[in-house]
Amino acid sequence: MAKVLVSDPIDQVGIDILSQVAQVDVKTGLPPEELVKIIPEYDAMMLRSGTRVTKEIIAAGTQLKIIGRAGVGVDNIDVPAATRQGIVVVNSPEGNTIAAAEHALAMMLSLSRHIPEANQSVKNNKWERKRFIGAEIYKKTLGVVGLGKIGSHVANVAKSMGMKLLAYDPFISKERADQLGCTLVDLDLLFAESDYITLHIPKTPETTHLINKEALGKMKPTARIINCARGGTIDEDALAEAIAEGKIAGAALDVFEEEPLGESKLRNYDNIILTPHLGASTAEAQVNVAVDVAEQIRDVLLGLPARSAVNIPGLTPDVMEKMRPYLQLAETLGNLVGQLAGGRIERLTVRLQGELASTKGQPIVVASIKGLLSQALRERVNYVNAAIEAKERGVRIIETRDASIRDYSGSLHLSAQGSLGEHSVTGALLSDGEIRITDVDGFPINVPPSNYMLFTVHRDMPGIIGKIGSLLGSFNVNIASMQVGRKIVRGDAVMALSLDDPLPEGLLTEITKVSGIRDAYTVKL
Ligand SMILES: NC(=O)C1=CN([C@@H]2O[C@H](COP(=O)(O)OP(=O)(O)OC[C@H]3O[C@@H](n4cnc5c(N)ncnc54)[C@H](O)[C@@H]3O)[C@@H](O)[C@H]2O)C=CC1
Ligand SMILES: O=C(O)CCC(=O)C(=O)O
Repeated sequence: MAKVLVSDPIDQVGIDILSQVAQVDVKTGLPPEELVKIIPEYDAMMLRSGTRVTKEIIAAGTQLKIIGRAGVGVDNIDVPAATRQGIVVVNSPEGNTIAAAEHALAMMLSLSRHIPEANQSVKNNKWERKRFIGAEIYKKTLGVVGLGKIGSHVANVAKSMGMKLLAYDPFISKERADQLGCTLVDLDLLFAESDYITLHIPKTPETTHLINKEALGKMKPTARIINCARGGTIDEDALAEAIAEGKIAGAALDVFEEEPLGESKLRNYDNIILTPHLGASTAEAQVNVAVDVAEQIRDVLLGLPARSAVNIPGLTPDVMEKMRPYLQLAETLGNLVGQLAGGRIERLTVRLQGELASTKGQPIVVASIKGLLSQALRERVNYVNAAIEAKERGVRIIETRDASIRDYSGSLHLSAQGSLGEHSVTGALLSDGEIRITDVDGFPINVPPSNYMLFTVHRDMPGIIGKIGSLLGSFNVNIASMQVGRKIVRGDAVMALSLDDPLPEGLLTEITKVSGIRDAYTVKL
């Protein structure tokens, strides 16, 4: 039975789903050295933001097939290392959207009405009504940085509360911003005009210290900043300084450069509100993310695709389902051309022909690479790491299209250039979904792929087929089917044989010695 390690607190509903297919061990708060020790026995890991999945843990996880992040941000997982190792990384892109947006809105209102300090004051037996005069958010300007799922929900609610909305997000269209009632502006204008600034961006090289001393200097003295996105997007020292000098009016932070928050000047100010990364901490969100991610882990352990894999570009389950026969075709042809070419492959060209030319090429290309590398890497290569493995091995991938080729309803042509020469194959799907190899090295044939195959390039002359047949018979190899393809009579030809048995040692050399045979290749599909 598969084994899943749950390394952060996850709602029981997720554990129940995983338990349908696996032994689930909940071991939270383990130090990294302990994780490295135990991870080799696990097929999957499920976590929140508390566990750092480092490259060392990934390298030790030799059985790992999937890492599930019960939340949005996967910045606590070394995704490139997982990808290289063929491990699917999944998250729950929408499970905690509302929770995080509502936390940001709660922070904005708390800042405006001094809720945390007023609460503390009453609990200290005081009644300080004058001290806590607040500000209304109605008709104030909210600057939303990052207009994705959470930023959009914040914008929607803020609009309904009468706020004017500015937004900065270089990857969002004007139409989308218009729909949300936001005016897209550049960052400087957003900083200068906003009464409230809320961050809803991932931490990337571009967003690291996006709010720094210079940015803070551009804001109004009445401005308040909210960060319920990622620590490190604000320079915390610069923020503490700006608050101390009265350059801005307040800040509310849920996320920090280092978590848990250590020694920090941020604790010194009443007008800074701090929460311990609670954005996703609602009962509803924890059920949503636990179900979302546990279902994906269960599916992957059962051999099914994951719906929110962050490291399988373009391969959503819908696409996988719709394209499954073509992916199978691409894998088969990749495997075939890789074996025909042999040696070190330097370039793979994938040509989508006929009707196939108008479909999404990326999944087909990935499947072709997977097939190509499957002889060398066996089960180590999968849809996650195929492209990266090809790159690391120096295989150049070229994708082309030719809609004018009208054989079958659509066909796929692969050619592989390697250290031993160049070979090409074409294949298509019949109306019943069966795969046909329709061309080898430019010679038209029509054979289904089979487990064991023999291909020869020979002179088209009487007697040669008989000689190969008797040679195979003398080694007790049964021929299931045979086809010859040629371009001109008595010129060069290709023979494709499907065999019931693998070719015994030495027989291929015997075949190449037959007069008229130029080349012979055995293939296992
Ligand atoms: N505090 C918490 O507990 C939680 C925090 N989060 C964090 O909130 C953030 C936003 O999450 P979602 O809205 O779900 O993600 P999303 O992917 O839907 O939205 C992120 C937006 O940021 C934009 N963006 C990327 N780079 C940018 C840049 N340089 N400048 C401006 N905009 C940029 C993207 O175009 C996108 O629209 C993430 O960092 C996520 O990890 C999410 C859930 C809970
Ligand atoms: O697991 C958590 O509570 C953190 C959520 C979060 O930060 C995210 O989903 O990106």
